[in-house]
Amino acid sequence: MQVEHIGIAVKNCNDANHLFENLLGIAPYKAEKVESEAVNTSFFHVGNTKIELLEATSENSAIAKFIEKRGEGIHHIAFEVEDIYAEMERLKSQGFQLLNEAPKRGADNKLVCFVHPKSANGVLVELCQEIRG
Ligand SMILES: CC[C@@H](C(=O)O)C(=O)SCCNC(=O)CCNC(=O)[C@H](O)C(C)(C)COP(=O)(O)OP(=O)(O)OC[C@H]1O[C@@H](n2cnc3c(N)ncnc32)[C@H](O)[C@@H]1OP(=O)(O)O
Ligand SMILES: [Co+2]
Repeated sequence: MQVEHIGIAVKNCNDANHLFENLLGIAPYKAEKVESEAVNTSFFHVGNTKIELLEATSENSAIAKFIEKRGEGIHHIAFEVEDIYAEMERLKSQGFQLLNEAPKRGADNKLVCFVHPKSANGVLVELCQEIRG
């Protein structure tokens, strides 16, 4: 398994883009709005993984709630999986609490599913599988 991306909750994606451009010395390779999650995202390649910056587009967004409670910072870790359906079944059978009944469409051409932080040592885990074809 490999870390596909690390999600970072930010108040303002433009400001955070500038900061991360200066920090990493590279520009983001894409920006994408994901309506279903009420977020604007931007992505940076770092080695063989990515940083995903997430800005809320609505006060009901998980990102808005997170920032209100905890401030900006690391929001989730995403693991790349080959077969998200099989991995969801495996995790369910191990007692992890999944936040989706079925995978949903995420950013950057991925199917995604989340594991509740309360069942993963306080870490929100995202599974993601590339949409092929
Ligand atoms: C762009 C698309 C996609 C991609 O392709 O990469 C994304 O990354 S989308 C990212 C945004 N979407 C999500 O996070 C969806 C999954 N998250 C959720 O369903 C919810 O955020 C949640 C995890 C179920 C929490 O929601 P809720 O219970 O309504 O919020 P609370 O504020 O009441 O939190 C309860 C409890 O959980 C703690 N918490 C919340 N978020 C996190 C987190 N990211 N990491 C660790 N812990 C988290 C929160 O602090 C509360 O704890 P207590 O206060 O101790 O009860
Ligand atoms: Co993510």
